Amino acid sequence: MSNDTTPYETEVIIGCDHAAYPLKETIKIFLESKGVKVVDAGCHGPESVNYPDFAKEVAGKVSDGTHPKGILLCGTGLGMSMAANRFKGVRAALVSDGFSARMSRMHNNSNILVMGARVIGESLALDLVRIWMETPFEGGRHLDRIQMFESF
Ligand SMILES: O=C(CO)[C@H](O)[C@H](O)[C@H](O)COP(=O)(O)O
Repeated sequence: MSNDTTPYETEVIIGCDHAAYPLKETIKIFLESKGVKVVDAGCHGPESVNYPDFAKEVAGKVSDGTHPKGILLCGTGLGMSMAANRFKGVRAALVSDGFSARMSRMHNNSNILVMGARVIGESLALDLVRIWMETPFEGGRHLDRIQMFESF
């Protein structure tokens, strides 16, 4: 893992299930307006789907280095974060407040942001995306700690 402190990635892969499809579309528009290239891994409509399929697509491509960062959305964010964190090198952070979004970057170098569309509203979600995208990793002792659990 690199000690990367780049504050704003230019590319993000995003995925969701049916519970968060409208929120994904809103976040895409928001990120694209900031000049971020958004790779949409689906889902592509409100019909019921299975969140592990989309967690696998997004976390797999962050894990193998295809994309530097990802965003995963479902009803609570719980299933997506559980599934994503099974992938090597993935540090998926389920957040619903600004402090945690910031700290997940500063101290944990989170590379996937997870949110629950049935938990938080659209405006808070966009705020969390902005904070998460703008906050760099601090490195130092936090990198040492991440390395301690990377091989678990
Ligand atoms: O976290 C989740 C799965 O653990 C999500 O909340 C899903 O979006 C949710 O389980 C979907 O539920 P539904 O009743 O099938 O819409």
